[in-house]
Parts: sequence; C-alpha cells; structure tokens
Amino acid sequence: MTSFIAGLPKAELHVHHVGSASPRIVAELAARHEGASPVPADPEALADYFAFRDFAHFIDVYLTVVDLIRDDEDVRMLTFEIARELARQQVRYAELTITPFSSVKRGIPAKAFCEAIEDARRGAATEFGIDLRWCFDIPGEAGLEAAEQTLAVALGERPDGLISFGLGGPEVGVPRPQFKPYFDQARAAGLHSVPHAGETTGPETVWDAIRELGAERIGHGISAAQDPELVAYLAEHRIPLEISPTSNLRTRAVPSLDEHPLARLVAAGVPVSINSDDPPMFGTTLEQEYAVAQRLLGLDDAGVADLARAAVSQSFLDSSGKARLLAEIDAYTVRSA
Ligand SMILES: O=c1[nH]cnc2c1ncn2[C@@H]1O[C@H](CO)[C@@H](O)[C@H]1O
Repeated sequence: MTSFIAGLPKAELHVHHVGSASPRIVAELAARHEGASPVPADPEALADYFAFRDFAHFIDVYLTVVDLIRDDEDVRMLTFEIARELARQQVRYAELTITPFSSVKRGIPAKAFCEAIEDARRGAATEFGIDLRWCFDIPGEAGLEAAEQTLAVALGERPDGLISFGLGGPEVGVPRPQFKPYFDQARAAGLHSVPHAGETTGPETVWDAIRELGAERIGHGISAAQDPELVAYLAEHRIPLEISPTSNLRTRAVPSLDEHPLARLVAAGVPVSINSDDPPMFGTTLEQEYAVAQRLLGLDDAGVADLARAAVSQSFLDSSGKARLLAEIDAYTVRSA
C-alpha cells in the first residue's frame, strides 16, 4: 500500500457498523459482558475465528459479534471507535450501514440506540473531523418483520445522520421484491435506496434491486458482470456499484482477486466506488482496498485519486460538501505530484 493512498482524502460508502468492530473493540466488548460468547477476545484467535467457509458461515459469525453489543454505551463506544479508525485512514466522509433491528431485538431500545449513534457522530465530527451518515439496513435473513421494524425505527426516530435505506444479509432464499413496500415508504420519506444485490446471487437480483427497490446504488452487484444488458444499463443510467474486493474473496463470492469482475465492470463504464465492507472481519482496511483496486485496475496515483473522487461524487453528501471534499483531493494530488 503506497503512502499516496495513506494520505489521500477518502470517502467510504459501503462499510458495516458491527462489521467494523476491530479486535481491540471486540475484546473490550467481550470483557464488558461476562457470559459465554464464541467470539475470542484474543486478537490472534479472533483472526482465525474470522475465517469463513462460505457466505452463510460469515453471516453466522457476524451475528455472534452482534450479540456482544448489549447496551447503548456499547453502541456509542463502537461507533466512536469506528470513526477513529476511519479518520486515521484520512476518510473524511463515510456512510455507515447500521442494522437497528438486530440491536433492538437484543433489547436496546430504538431511541437509546439512535441517541448513541448520534452522540458518536457529533463526537467524531469534533474529535476527528470526520462526517458520518447512516444507512439503516434490513437484515434480509430476518424477513418482513425486520423490514417493518427497520422502517419504523428509520421513520420513527429519524436520527439526523440518516440518509439511506438498505437491505443486507444473505441473498440466497431472500428475494428482493418482497421488500418493495418498505423501500417505497423509505424513498417517499426522502431516504436513498441502496440495497445489497448480486453479491452471492446472479444478475436477476440486481435487476430486482433496480426495478423493485428503486436502487440508486447497489451494494456489491458484482454478478452484474454476467449480464451484458445489465452492465450496459448500469453504465447508461449511472447506477454505481459499491465494490469491496477482499470481502468478495473472503466470503467466497469470487474464487480469487484476479478473477474479480471489477476491471471488466470499469472497462464497460459502470461507475464504482471502492470500499472495505467489514474490514477487521476480512483482515483488510479501506487503504488496502484502494491498493487492491490500484493493482487490479493498473492505476497510477492520478487514477487512484479518481477512485476517491468517484466515491465522493456517488455519495449522498450535499453539493457543497462534495465540492469541499473534491477540492481537498485536488489539493492533495497537487501537493503529492
Ligand atoms: O457483505 C455483506 N453482505 C450482506 N450483509 C452484510 C455484509 N456485511 C455485513 N452484513 C450485515 O450482515 C447482517 C446480517 O444480519 C446485516 O446487519 C448486514 O448489514
């Protein structure tokens, strides 16, 4: 990973809340709450624990980390520490995907949950100069009950940082069209639609996300590369894919990085952003994902800076915020030349 990437101001659009709990945060959460948890507190053992047989196994492991988050103080600490790590990598703006249903189901009241993330967001802006926004996503494996509850928390609590509505969890056995009523209501309330699709199932899931859920961006969407008509549609209608290369490798969504469709999608004119998804779980960081993308796309530093500009342009930040971040990237690239 080059020093140019390290110092480059970045924006991250696809990174999960619990999925960003670092070994240090996981150890702190495990230590806070006695009671058996399969999640090791030891960083070495945790690295082995984060080795996934397949995507379904990844979701099972993910939910054992969700179990460690027991109260609003855990939520506040986790969110603030995620912001610290993002800011360390010169991430100036991030849209963090948060799953309120999973924590409310575990006994954290929605109001306390939202106050905790908002406290952390304000603290992170002051302490680290990072601008955080929220995507509330439906954990797909929990079905329509989760959709109902996620929409209720989104529209009922409406935390200041909330800007988008998503759909995560497994795609296999979780058809997208069933969630249309919830996405319709979220969009009508002014939230942007950013469901996952085409991560572990084929292009038809991406079509469904566009046609049924009004997707403005797609989480992953990598199987679109199998359907030339879909690739052309994404390019023509400028529907960005939020790509997380190492995630796809570690969940076995792609057999190897060299076989990742990123380069084919970019060559076909599909807008993409580079993201880390669940960095500690995949043994990566956003900086490392930029280095992977630089290698797969054969980019020089100017090309890498364009990746950061693309993420800013594809974000849901307001136009003045985008202009400010793009100017920071421009100033940095001039200084680094
Ligand atoms: O790469 C991913 N794909 C789909 N869901 C994911 C991913 N990373 C984290 N989650 C999270 O898995 C949970 C399932 O209940 C959801 O919270 C979703 O946000």
